[in-house]
Amino acid sequence: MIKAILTDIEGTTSSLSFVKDVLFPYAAERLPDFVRAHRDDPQVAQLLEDARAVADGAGDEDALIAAMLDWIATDRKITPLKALQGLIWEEGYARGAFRGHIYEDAARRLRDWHGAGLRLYVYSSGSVHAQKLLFGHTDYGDLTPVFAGFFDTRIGGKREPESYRAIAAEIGLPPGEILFLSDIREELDAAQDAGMETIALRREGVTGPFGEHPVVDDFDGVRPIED
Ligand SMILES: CSCCC(=O)C(=O)COP(=O)(O)O
Ligand SMILES: [Mg+2]
Repeated sequence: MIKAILTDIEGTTSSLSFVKDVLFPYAAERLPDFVRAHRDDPQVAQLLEDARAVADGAGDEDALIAAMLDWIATDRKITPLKALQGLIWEEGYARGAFRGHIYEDAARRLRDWHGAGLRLYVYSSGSVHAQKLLFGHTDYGDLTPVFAGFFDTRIGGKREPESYRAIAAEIGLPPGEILFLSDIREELDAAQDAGMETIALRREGVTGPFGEHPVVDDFDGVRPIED
């Protein structure tokens, strides 16, 4: 019996286009100025140090910025970059430059499942801070209260079964009682290897392949409980 749902964001609760055409360009445009303005803030300084450790050969700040812009352009899920992006997006949400996109069916069903007693969790490559900002600023209001917890790549990569085992341990449920939703086959495979139930989302612009995972077009097709 499913007791918890773990959901991806991009391509699952929210559109690919919002992330690729709104969030990523906003972060790329502001990253150089943000780094120069905040390089001495302890949190930002630590993230830059962590990013530098990944960006082999980025000798000075300009080279590090260039490396991070390349990571954004190529959608690299580098943990310190994702944390920096979250800090930059915070300014965007506060200025009203954009709102967090979530499909209507996802907002409605998440609220229904929460009301029915299912425990809901997010697992995204976007930082936990970025996740809370997105779900806190949607056209359907603040959705953060429906979630019991948020996970990002600090717990491990999304294509590694060990990450899903660690999430199940943190949630405190056997993996078989957790349903994972995603648009990416490799993530679904990893969750399944860890023992979770899986369903693939085939949203606009998502083509698969999805292997043997059940496939639905939206959250109305997800039936974790009789309703
Ligand atoms: C938390 S919103 C930004 C999403 C993001 O940065 C990203 O890389 C999307 O990754 P996901 O794991 O949600 O597909
Ligand atoms: Mg996704």
